[in-house]
Amino acid sequence: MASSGASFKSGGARRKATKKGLVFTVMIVGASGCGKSTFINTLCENPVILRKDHADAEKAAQLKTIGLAPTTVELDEDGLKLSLTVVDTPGFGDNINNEPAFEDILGYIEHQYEEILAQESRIKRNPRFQDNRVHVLLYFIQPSGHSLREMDIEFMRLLGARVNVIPVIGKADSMTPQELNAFKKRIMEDISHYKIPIYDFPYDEEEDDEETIEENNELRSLLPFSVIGSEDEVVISGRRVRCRQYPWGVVEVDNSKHCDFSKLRYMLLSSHLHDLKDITHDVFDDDDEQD
Ligand SMILES: Nc1nc2c(ncn2[C@@H]2O[C@H](COP(=O)(O)OP(=O)(O)OP(=O)(O)O)[C@@H](O)[C@H]2O)c(=O)[nH]1
Repeated sequence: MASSGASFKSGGARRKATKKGLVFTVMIVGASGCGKSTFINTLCENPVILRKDHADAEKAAQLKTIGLAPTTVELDEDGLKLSLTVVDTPGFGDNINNEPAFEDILGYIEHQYEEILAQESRIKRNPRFQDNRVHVLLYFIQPSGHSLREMDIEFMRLLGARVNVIPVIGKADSMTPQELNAFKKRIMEDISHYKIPIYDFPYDEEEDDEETIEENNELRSLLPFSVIGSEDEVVISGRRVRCRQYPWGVVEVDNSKHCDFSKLRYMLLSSHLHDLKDITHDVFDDDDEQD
């Protein structure tokens, strides 16, 4: 288990799973058309969001994500029952002014903290109340091959102050491995230069065991995660694989030689789920910050 090294408030009850399972919320933010909705369906292993065919402009416009759209799916991750909510958001970049879309996203995140506060100050708690706080925000970066755009820098900085942000490169199959590595390096240089607060797999050298430190260092070295989304499957050597097909071959979603999707999914829904929840509770949902 990872540790953020931050000072935590007590609150063991928050790990209590509901009947439906452990509650976990992921928000997906980023430029329009960079594969957010497809990623959500890939992550959930279900077509929870209607597919958009951007080749058909009229249809694509109709299906474009409008407003914030939370969807909940019940998953079983190696015996762990998970009630996963994924919040899809409209893509940035379609409008000259992206501030209103950004304000909606930040407003949604803050509103969930306010709801918890309101619930905690009630004398009689609502037994059906659900914690809808956003535990992690995946910030999708377009596979441009350049570096971070000014808008990405500004939005990630503001969001990173209120929620765990993990940067992700969408549609990673649009780049060669060399281009992707160079792009990852430039993004991390920007993140460090502009002091963008991200979730970078923190650990405590004194308290965490060697295995945890090694695992966190490995995941940190993958940042930003490269992902490929697809709901299509083909059979390769008797194995069903999720992939994108091209005339020259296939790129496999779950093959870690092709992209970081499987490692990202595992850390989100398994190995680092509790750490992300703890940091949300102990660091971001700090009453003092909201005064
Ligand atoms: N090459 C490639 N194309 C992808 C990938 N993921 C999605 N796409 C395609 O990119 C287009 C846009 O994908 P969406 O998932 O709708 O993108 P979005 O970011 O949700 O779009 P908005 O809702 O408009 O913000 C579709 O035609 C997808 O099939 C990917 O990993 N690689």
